[in-house]
Amino acid sequence: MNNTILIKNALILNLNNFENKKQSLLIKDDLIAEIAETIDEGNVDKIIDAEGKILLPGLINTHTHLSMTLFRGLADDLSLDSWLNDHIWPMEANLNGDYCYIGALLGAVELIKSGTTTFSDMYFYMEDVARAVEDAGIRAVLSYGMIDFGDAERREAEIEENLQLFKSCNGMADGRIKVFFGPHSPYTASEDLLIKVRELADEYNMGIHIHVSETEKEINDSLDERGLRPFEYLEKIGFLGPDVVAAHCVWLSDEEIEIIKKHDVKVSHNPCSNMKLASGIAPVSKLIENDICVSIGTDGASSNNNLDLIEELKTASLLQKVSTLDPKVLTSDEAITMATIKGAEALGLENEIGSIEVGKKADIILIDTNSANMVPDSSSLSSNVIYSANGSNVDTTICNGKILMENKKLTVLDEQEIYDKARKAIKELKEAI
Ligand SMILES: C[C@H]1O[C@@H](n2cnc3c(N)ncnc32)[C@H](O)[C@@H]1O
Ligand SMILES: [Zn+2]
Repeated sequence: MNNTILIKNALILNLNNFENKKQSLLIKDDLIAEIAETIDEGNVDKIIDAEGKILLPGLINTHTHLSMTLFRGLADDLSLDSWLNDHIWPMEANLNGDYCYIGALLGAVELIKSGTTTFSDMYFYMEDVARAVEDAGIRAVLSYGMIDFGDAERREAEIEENLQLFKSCNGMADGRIKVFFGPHSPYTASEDLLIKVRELADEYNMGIHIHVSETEKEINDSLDERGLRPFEYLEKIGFLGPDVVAAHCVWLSDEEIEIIKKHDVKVSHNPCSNMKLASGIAPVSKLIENDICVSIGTDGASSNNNLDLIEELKTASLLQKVSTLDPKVLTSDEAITMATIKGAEALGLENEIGSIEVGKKADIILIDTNSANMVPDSSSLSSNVIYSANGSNVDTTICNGKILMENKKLTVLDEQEIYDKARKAIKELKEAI
């Protein structure tokens, strides 16, 4: 039994669609089955008329902590160090699986509404996050945030927890969930933990998700402790490889950029979080010039304070322009690739998602250009999406061939119920402090 959806009259944002031709796209079950000027409407189960709408791949957020959506607006205007130590970690001490489930569902509502269909997460109670992903219908790469602070017993338990997550959730939800290792960072995970993770990642063919070189303090502490900058240290212990997604990468020497390139490490750029925590500006245009794979992430909603990837891309683009004083860097076309094919490559999913091609998964969004902030049409589709739009212009979201939002109405999740439960959860968590 095939489930077929025909989307017609769509302006497909393929970077080679210079003429802005309207096209039709046929979805069969979970896959893109056909793309053509016209497709027979006879036998399809559902027709979506995308007149005036831009069609693009579902966006990919390569670094977030979805359950932290509960902590939105909890602690603003702080440095990373104080934000984590004085506010976030004390709140996280009282988390449980139910709180993480509702936080992840709240995040999923926001992702679906703003056009993200895949996210890469690092957090706790990840089996509950997996449940939220399954219920929401989205796609995810999940990792457990391993922190051992050099304690050998804790190291074993943390690794066991992440391996257990792999065994119970990898391939779950019709293959929409993939599991990575999530050593939190080189300052919270010991050398022994990182070395063990490298061995196990090779053995199980799992990717690795880690925070690296986010603040100047991290660099200075690393130099004080080991005489090496973070990427120099990670290279020395044999940790780096093409399966490593490093979030932030703000403070990089030219030698470290060489190291990243040599090992084909994937960079996840998180400009809003880096600006809000005053961490700094990642040298993204230099990384791109060096052919390094740079994708985009929001980080958690608690340091952003939203999960709107279109807003994140605009910020990324403008921030590079102002930091290099060159308006030509990080164009809207480049920005689009960061949230699509580069994101897919970072997660090892480039054969499944990240572009609109026959045979790929039907992860598709439509953006309605008949909106005050998108009229008249820009010189290119990518310009209209990156510079003029924001997440609330997303009109339809489809993941794995299933419609999760149509005409701005969620079809699977009950958003009001989730908002109510999330408000109750954060109230309880604040009372527990
Ligand atoms: C998985 C762990 O990562 C923490 N976390 C969330 N955001 C950041 C960030 N920008 N830098 C470092 N750690 C972070 C979470 O609060 C959790 O403790
Ligand atoms: Zn983070």
